[in-house]
Amino acid sequence: MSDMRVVIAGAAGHMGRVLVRLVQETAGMKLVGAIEPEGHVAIGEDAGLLAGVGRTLVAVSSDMDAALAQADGIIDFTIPRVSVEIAGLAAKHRKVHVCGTTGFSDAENDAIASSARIGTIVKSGNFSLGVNLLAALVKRAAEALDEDFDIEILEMHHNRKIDAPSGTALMFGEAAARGRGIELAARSDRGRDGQTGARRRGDIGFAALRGGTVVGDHSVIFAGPAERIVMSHHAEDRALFARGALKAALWAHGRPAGLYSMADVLGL
Ligand SMILES: NC(=O)C1=CN([C@@H]2O[C@H](COP(=O)(O)OP(=O)(O)OC[C@H]3O[C@@H](n4cnc5c(N)ncnc54)[C@H](OP(=O)(O)O)[C@@H]3O)[C@@H](O)[C@H]2O)C=CC1
Ligand SMILES: O=C(O)C1=N[C@H](C(=O)O)C[C@H](O)C1
Repeated sequence: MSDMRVVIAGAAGHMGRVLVRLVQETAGMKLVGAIEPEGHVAIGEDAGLLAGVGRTLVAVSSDMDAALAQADGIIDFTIPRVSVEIAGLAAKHRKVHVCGTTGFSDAENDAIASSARIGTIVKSGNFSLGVNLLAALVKRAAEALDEDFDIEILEMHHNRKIDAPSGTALMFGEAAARGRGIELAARSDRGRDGQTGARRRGDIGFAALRGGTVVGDHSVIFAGPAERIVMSHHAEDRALFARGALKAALWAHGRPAGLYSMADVLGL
């Protein structure tokens, strides 16, 4: 079978550069496009040189349509508005869309879900094996523990991060809510300040810390009467997410339209 031809959106970004590097090292995959918005300083630069892996002969371009036309899929770690646009374009071209962007509004999530009626999309707030396995364990713990155990989700990321709570924290929140049989949207507490009153029984709390160069730390705390269970994940290198995203792209290649998760890819 011939190599899967992929485009990297946000190719000059932190995740984009790691993805460009790892595509070179991944069997069965070939880089054919690298996208940044019109007017970006990286336009015209060789994507491989930007990523520090030598010349790839793929120049960074803003022409997403042209890039998609000659590709089998696009891997997208950008911003929500752009990911919604990519979902529509990739569906139109019947190309795989792997979406790692976080910070979507409900309307943006709905728009991507609607593109997945004709496109093949794998979307996850975190592409690491460890986080996806931990989400399954969080669901199991939430099933086993009643509302005597307060669930709090704590995350810390680098000082560039623009959304909170993180996509991963929301994944853990969804997993806990599914375990409890409740709707996360109705029961989440996403910001405490001042005279908050006592904690509402059964709510799922979120707290976000930002600082330095932290790649991604998450803890799900089950705080019960006289005991606490803490389930944690620490990401040490962005390559972790990039490898997962490339695995998802190869898995999705040739699959029917639909909105898939990393748990589907991993068979969890
Ligand atoms: N799901 C997962 O496993 C992970 C998800 N993420 C998420 O991925 C996203 C990106 O993170 P990160 O790489 O750190 O962020 P960066 O800001 O470093 O990279 C984002 C890139 O997207 C570019 N971009 C903006 N608009 C467009 C456009 N129209 N077309 C193409 N590219 C565009 C940005 O350009 P510009 O320079 O102009 O801003 C930038 O280069 C975030 O939402 C983050 O939360 C991150 C890690 C893992
Ligand atoms: O912005 C990041 O860097 C990360 N974003 C994802 C998230 O929002 O959970 C995944 C990872 O934690 C890194």
